[in-house]
This record gives sequence, C-alpha cells and structure tokens, in this order.
Amino acid sequence: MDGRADAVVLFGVTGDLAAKKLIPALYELTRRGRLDVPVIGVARSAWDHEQLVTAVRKAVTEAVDVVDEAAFDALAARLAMVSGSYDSADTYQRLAALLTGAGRPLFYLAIPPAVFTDVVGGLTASGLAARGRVIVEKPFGHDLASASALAVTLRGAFDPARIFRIDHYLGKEAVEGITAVRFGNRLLEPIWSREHIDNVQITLAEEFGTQGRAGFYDRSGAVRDVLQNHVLQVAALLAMEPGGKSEELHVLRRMRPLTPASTVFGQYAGYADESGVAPGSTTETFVASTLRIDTRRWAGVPFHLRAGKHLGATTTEVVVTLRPASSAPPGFAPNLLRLRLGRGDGLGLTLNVKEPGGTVAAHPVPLDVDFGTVFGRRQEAYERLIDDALDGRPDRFASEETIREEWRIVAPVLDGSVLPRPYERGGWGPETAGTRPAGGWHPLGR
Ligand SMILES: NC(=O)C1=CN([C@@H]2O[C@H](COP(=O)(O)OP(=O)(O)OC[C@H]3O[C@@H](n4cnc5c(N)ncnc54)[C@H](OP(=O)(O)O)[C@@H]3O)[C@@H](O)[C@H]2O)C=CC1
Ligand SMILES: O=C1O[C@H](COP(=O)(O)O)[C@@H](O)[C@H](O)[C@H]1O
Repeated sequence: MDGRADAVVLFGVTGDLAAKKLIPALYELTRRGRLDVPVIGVARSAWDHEQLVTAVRKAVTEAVDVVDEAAFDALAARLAMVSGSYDSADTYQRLAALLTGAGRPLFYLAIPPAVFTDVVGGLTASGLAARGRVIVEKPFGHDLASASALAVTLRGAFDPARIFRIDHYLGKEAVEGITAVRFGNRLLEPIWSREHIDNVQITLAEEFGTQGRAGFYDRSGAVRDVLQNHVLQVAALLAMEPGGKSEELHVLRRMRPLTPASTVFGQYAGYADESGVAPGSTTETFVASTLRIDTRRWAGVPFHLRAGKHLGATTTEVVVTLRPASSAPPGFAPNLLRLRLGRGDGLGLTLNVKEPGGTVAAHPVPLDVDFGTVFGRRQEAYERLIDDALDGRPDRFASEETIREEWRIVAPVLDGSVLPRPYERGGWGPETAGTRPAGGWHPLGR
C-alpha cells in the first residue's frame, strides 16, 4: 500500500456516529501525534467552519475527562467544512478544490446506506475516488444481494486494496485478544473443542434503547445492527482454527444458516411509540438464536447468541460452559470461562473448591482479571481502525467474503417469518424457550 493518507474526509460529520466515536477518535489520534493532515467534514446541513469547530469541541468534551487544548487547537486549525447535497456535482467540486494538495485522501462514509451510491458516484465522477481510500460503515447492505451490489459499486470506484469495511468490534482490544487467550494458554488451548466444551453463550446487551436513532434502527433491527456483524465476528474468533483471516473465513463458511425455529425476536415496551418507528413495526430490538458449526472441533456444540436493547445490563460477554469433570463429585457445577469484551473488559474462570466442613461439597470461586486494572486506558476501537486505514493496513477490517458469509448465515431469519414478542425494559428479553441453552443463560458480570 502506498504511504499514509494525507487528508481525512468525513461524510456524515453532523451525525450520531461522528459525534460519539469518529471525532473523539480523530482528536485522540491528533493528541498522540498520529494525525496532522486536513480533516474535512461533509454533510447536507448548512454548517459553516465555526459550527463545525463548535460541534467538534462538543464531541471531544463529551468524550474525554480533560481536553488537551493544544491537541484540540491543532485539530481545529486543520478542519474545513463542505455542505451540500450528495447528488450534486458541485459538492464534489468544492471538496476537490480543498483536496488539491492531497494525493491519498481517506474518505469515511458515516452516512445512511441509502446514500452510499450517490457519494461513491460523486467521488468517482470528480476523480477523487481514483486516488483515495474509503472506509465503509456497517451494515454493508441489508441482505446478501444488496451487499453484493454494494461490493460491485465500491470495486468499480476504488482499488480493492483501498476499501476498508469497518466492523468496530474487530478494533476492540479484548475482541482481538480472543485468539491470544485461546491459543496462548496451555490451560485453555487443549480443551477448546467439543470434547470439553458443552456450549458457548455470546451476549451483546445494552441497557439503553435506540438513543434517538429509531428512524434508522427501525429499518435495521437487532440482527442487521449487531448480530450479523459484531456477534458473528466474535463467534468466528471463538471457533476458528489457528491462523489468520483465511481461517476466520473458513469457519464462517462452516456455520449453518440460523433457523426461524431456533430464533426468537423481541420488541421492547414503548418502541412502537418512538419517533421514526413505522406504524405496526415488526422490527426486532432483541434476538436470540442458536448457531451450529459444522467442523470437527464444534460438531454438536451449540453457540447461543443473544443481542438486544433495553436489557438488564450493558455488556458484551462470552460464557463458555465446560463439560463436567469426569470424576467430579455429585453437585459440582461446570467450570465457566467468561470473556468480557465490552465495558469493563476482562476475563474470569470459575473453579470448584471444597466447601469447608466435613462433607465434600462444591463451592465455585471466581478467578477474575480486569483488563482496565492491568493495562490502564487503551485505545478505542475507532481510534485504532482509523489509524490502520490511514496507513492502509487491512488486517482489522472485514473482508467482502466475510460479509457475504455473515449475510448467508442470518438470511433465513430476515424474511419476516420470525415475529417479535413484546418484552419489558430492563430484563433479558422475551422468554427464549426453543433457543434457550439447556441449563439456561448464565448470569452475566463478574
Ligand atoms: N451511530 C452509531 O452508533 C453507529 C452507526 N453506524 C453506521 O454509521 C453510519 C452513520 O450512522 P449515524 O451517524 O448513526 O447516522 P445518522 O442517522 O446520524 O446520519 C448521519 C448523517 O447523515 C445525514 N443523513 C441522514 N439521513 C440522510 C438521508 N436520508 N440522506 C442523506 N443524508 C442523510 C445526516 O446529515 P445531514 O442531514 O447533515 O447531511 C446525518 O447527520 C450508518 O451507516 C450506520 O449504520 C455503525 C455503527 C454504529
Ligand atoms: O454497531 C453498533 O454498535 C453499538 C454497540 O457498540 P459498543 O462498542 O458500544 O458495544 C450499538 O449500540 C449500535 O446500535 C450499533 O449500530
């Protein structure tokens, strides 16, 4: 890949993702000396330079405890704004005028999927795509066919080595570290298979709802929003053979499509009344399903997947339930390995010890590690991934093939045949009989 990008163009700079994640990431990169190139915001909203600087200030202030004023000033000095319609050539001409000195601009498409084609078309017609790189946000399309069409559009405009499909879970340290935990520990590596593992539970739960994004979310739902991408990526890292991206793709190819019979959808109380939600919406805000993987390592081991909004906690957690020890006295619970991948990331293992007293009774004790305590502050996923894309490093991005497999896996539950059941806010979704793990979902947390 040619050298580091020499400008960043943020389409959708007025949006939710830009405010919550992308602007704070650009600020952190500036603070660490990793970003010293022009940063151009693009949106339909008629923002001037001052409004952009104010919005950037607000986003940074909300993201960090103490603003590094020198870093902020450095970023602010390099900001510029282009306001205009995405289907107007004039928008791209004004952008091109700001990019005359840039030979390798990085375009970040933080925009609704509905306008991807317009933006890619505008970048192509203006000649900017030919020398640029592009970061595309998930979901990549809304099904297999549209993802394929999007891939064709992108490949028609950008060199394939310059297309970066972001799944920010791949930029999380704890997610990236799954394979290090699995393969780097003699304690775990030999037991990571059907002989020793009874089932795997993966939960991506959020205590909050759509946070003002109901209009967008209603066209997406929990499967497209997080299960098709983040949750399946985690499953792949848990299940793959040692090796690189090719092994990850291989195991995705061995995942059976989800079935409606083993899938439950839910919709939280009050969702239908949110602004932007279609009348009578059947969009799922909760999904639970069982994934089967046809490899020698995993034959017969269910991977229980669950994701949703307005649940009992905000956590992304894997719980691996081991089979009982062959000589365990009666009443001893199975060992559990927990991988906490989101807030409060870390890992835990429950071991059985003898309860004090005359009889041999089990007392499960947790051994727990909090990564924040061990490592302190680590870079946020978006910060790492934008840094990678600036350098042209593809390893932490999703591939076109990976995304195709992910759509194949979820396709059978996206045809409208699974209807959501109502659930109360603050719990764990509707009753998931039929897809519930045999021993139930394990309580989450340390
Ligand atoms: N927000 C999040 O947490 C996450 C978002 N994403 C993805 O990132 C992308 C952006 O998400 P997010 O920032 O939440 O989106 P927003 O809904 O906030 O939209 C981003 C910007 O796009 C413009 N926009 C909105 N609707 C339209 C439209 N119909 N036509 C043209 N422009 C429009 C708006 O700017 P203006 O009107 O000023 O042009 C808006 O500020 C999406 O692809 C989403 O799937 C991925 C992961 C997480
Ligand atoms: O992609 C998305 O992810 C977030 C959850 O990300 P996290 O890093 O906070 O775990 C989710 O809230 C959002 O709906 C979805 O689009």
